Amino acid sequence: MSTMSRAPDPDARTAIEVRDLVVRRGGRDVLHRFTCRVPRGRVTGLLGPSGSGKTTLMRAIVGVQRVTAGTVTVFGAPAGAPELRRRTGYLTQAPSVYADLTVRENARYFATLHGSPATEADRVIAEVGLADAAGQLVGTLSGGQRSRASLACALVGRPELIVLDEPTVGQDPVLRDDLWRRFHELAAGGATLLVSSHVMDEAARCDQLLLIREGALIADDTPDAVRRRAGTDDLDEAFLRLIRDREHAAGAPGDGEHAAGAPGDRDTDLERNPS
Ligand SMILES: Nc1ncnc2c1ncn2[C@@H]1O[C@H](COP(=O)(O)OP(=O)(O)OP(=O)(O)O)[C@@H](O)[C@H]1O
Repeated sequence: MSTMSRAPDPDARTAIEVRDLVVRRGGRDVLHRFTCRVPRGRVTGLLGPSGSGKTTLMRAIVGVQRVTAGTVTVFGAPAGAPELRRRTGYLTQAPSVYADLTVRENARYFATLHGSPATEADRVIAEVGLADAAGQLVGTLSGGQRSRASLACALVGRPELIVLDEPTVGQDPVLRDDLWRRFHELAAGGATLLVSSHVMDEAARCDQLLLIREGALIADDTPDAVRRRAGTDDLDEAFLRLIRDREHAAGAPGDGEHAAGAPGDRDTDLERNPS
């Protein structure tokens, strides 16, 4: 069979495919027929206001969220399939490490579960900049350090898919910068990263952006393309303009007082400075 004119395989470039995903939580739809693709080997940012559905989407991708309808496919397999477990690292928003163990003991525990040697624990601890605190009980760490201890555990075993729910919350600017640089190094090494944030400053650091609001996708593009489409260099403003455009196009009522995205709207007033 000739291979000369074979079209590029889209699956080879796609790590995650979400189609028409509906998730109901607390008796209401949180994701509304949500469809998106996450490219392989890139850092994709999942940006949106608090409560917009970022964590819910991440939970669906790692296979811990009950879904009402639609499909989530990761590396060609249904989300949550046993073969994906070792290939996926997931940092939850609340640190998921044991307070009564040291950083090293926590990382070794995860390494053991993963079937990795103890040296893997030291590698990931160094990777998140916690080598000096490796012997410290997690319960005595600062919030930002605890979050990094949790991140270290998510990186055990060099997962191909790394899903990080607000990994930079509570980190100082220098550490945030280090972490973002590290995320890009991981992507350059072939890993796929999906990183959530509600801080638009961080959007500019992503290769690709998924902008989400009230469980719907507002944009799926590069930061530059989002800026161009919205006609502004400010990504925060771009997000607000895209929301307004979308609602005008849909003929949303209350163009004035209920116009989503109006500056100062509690739901859309994205934080610029976390912590
Ligand atoms: N366990 C739950 N039971 C019922 N409703 C829930 C539950 N968890 C989340 N929700 C609701 O689902 C919606 C989406 O929540 P989700 O945590 O996915 O948002 P988010 O974008 O990650 O927010 P944040 O940035 O604040 O973490 C919210 O309206 C939230 O109240």
